Amino acid sequence: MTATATRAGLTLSGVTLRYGAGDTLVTALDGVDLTVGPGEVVAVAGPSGSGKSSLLAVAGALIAPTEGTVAVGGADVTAATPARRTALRRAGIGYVFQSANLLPSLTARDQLLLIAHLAGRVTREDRDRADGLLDAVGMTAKASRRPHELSGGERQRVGIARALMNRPALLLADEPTAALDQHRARDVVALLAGQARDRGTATVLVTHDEGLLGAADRVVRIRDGRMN
Ligand SMILES: Nc1ncnc2c1ncn2[C@@H]1O[C@H](COP(=O)(O)OP(=O)(O)OP(=O)(O)O)[C@@H](O)[C@H]1O
Repeated sequence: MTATATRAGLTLSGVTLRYGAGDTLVTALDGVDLTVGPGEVVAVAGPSGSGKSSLLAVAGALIAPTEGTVAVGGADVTAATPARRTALRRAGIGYVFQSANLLPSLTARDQLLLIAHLAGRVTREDRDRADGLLDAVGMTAKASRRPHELSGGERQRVGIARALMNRPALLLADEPTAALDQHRARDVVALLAGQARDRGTATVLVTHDEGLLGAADRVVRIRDGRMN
């Protein structure tokens, strides 16, 4: 992905997503337009069933919309072949989940280097980048620990660093603080937002917690699949 493309962040235009058909038809997203610029942190809030997870799935190129277009880092994901979409997802999108989903047997540092390991080659640059990210999230002193030796907040810090490892144009965070107490939740969201701004990463943060919305540059609300 080129630097120019990376600057484009995320654009959803007229995105509609329907599940099922006939009597079971559900319109999960209904004509959604959303642009998230580089380094911008947008929080998505809305009640249960309003379409937040569907929005992340479409933005993350995991589900193709029924109508409309999705562009990540300037590349049209909707028009891409499945193979190209997978490549765009790997290269252009970082994910932070509700729980960090770390591999139990790997140290914090190796969680970040796993993709390079799987690709068969860990370069000096990969190691430097992993160490820089662990430093940025305050985990240098615990880089050799495994997940069971870390707190929930520390695990999420590692999860954030891992999501940034491939320099994504887009960072998608789905309730990243669901497992944390309020104090740690605020810390983790502030860290996520700070890293996104520093690195120019367009970020979408889905949260139920109204107390965390202040960390975002912009809050969009979704209800019955419509955004206002
Ligand atoms: N695979 C599916 N098949 C059919 N309907 C679905 C599917 N996934 C979600 N839906 C429906 O789409 C609508 C939006 O669901 P979605 O999971 O996006 O909401 P949400 O805002 O993330 O909810 P929550 O906050 O409870 O996680 C809901 O009516 C839901 O029942």
